[in-house]
Amino acid sequence: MAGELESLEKLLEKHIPSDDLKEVWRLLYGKQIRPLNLPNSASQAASKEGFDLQGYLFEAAQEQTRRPRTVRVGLIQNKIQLPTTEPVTEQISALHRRIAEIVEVAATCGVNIVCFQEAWSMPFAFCTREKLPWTEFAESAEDGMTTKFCQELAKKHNMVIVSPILERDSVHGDTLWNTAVIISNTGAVMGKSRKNHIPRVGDFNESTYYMEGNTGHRVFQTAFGKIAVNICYGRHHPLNWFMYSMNGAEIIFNPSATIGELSESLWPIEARNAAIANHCFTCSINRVGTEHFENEFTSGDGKKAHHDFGHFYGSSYVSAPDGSRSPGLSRVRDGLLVAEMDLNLCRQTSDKWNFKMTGRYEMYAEELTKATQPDFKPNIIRE
Ligand SMILES: NC(=O)NCCC(=O)O
Repeated sequence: MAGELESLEKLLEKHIPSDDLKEVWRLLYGKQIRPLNLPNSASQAASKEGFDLQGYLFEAAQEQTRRPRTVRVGLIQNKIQLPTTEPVTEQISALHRRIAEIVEVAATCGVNIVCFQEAWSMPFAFCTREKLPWTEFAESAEDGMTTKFCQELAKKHNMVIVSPILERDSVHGDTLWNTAVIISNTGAVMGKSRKNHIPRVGDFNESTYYMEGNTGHRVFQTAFGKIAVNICYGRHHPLNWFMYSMNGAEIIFNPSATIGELSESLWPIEARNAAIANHCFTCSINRVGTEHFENEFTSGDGKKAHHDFGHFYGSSYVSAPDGSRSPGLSRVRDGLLVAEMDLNLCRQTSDKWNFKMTGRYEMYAEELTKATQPDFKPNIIRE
């Protein structure tokens, strides 16, 4: 969209004197992380193919009894490639081609685990409340065309792929779910993790399409670390992050689709807070661009009907357990963020701050159990 800001980081770099900038980064983004040296060929490919490429290094202290547990993670944000009026399979294939290009560059950068944005194989059409043609984008998590495509990529690049799609579950009455498919670096489908919380805010009319997930808080032991997926709106629920972490997640991905007006001021806070509170890494990925739909839709707010959702502001970033974070990718362009992280930082931070050790889980569990009963009485003491 014309006039959209490229990124907060570019704005600060433009206006803050370079002497002060270091201090500004320290206060805003925590302990300084170093840029990651990426191959020239990757930078050249990114500029030729028109996407933002950034790389950062999250280091941990050396230990005597454990080797560094280094993993390279790639976060990919992208626009839809064809107008939403084009045939469904052509739109999907165009997105596959774009992702294949970006994953190729991720492979050159040595990425071990890559995650795409929420419902990456389709436009974010849930705002329209129309069923056709949008439900036709739904695919089997096990053997749909998008999963098969990702299996090929995973095998080719020896890369774990987190592929969030709209799932068609033909075993259970053709039910739709919002699902992340986890594909091992061998190319095998390891399993799937469904979105637990469905938004009922603004034009995010997702409850019209699919149900609250029933896969709980699964963690996948991949060849490169223990990962989990907290899809989009789940990031507003601290207990949702917490439960993935309780099951041992070292990296929690948050593939999202969210727009400026609604959530941009929350975006830098929630996933970063989750990384701090749960002694783990979090990876936030947002869709980018403005998507137009042929038929106007209203937002139930008395305002005029419109053809688009608003601007998806990208700004994908990584947060570390020690509170440091990477800059965000572009607000307006496709992008690949490569983060090298030493997973030893999770336990090192836990040993320092002890949030897991000092959490009063039995007390919370007992009180939460009571709070969810119909006869619950809030524990308020009055004079
Ligand atoms: N896709 C989705 O859950 N979006 C909800 C809006 C938000 O959480 O910012």
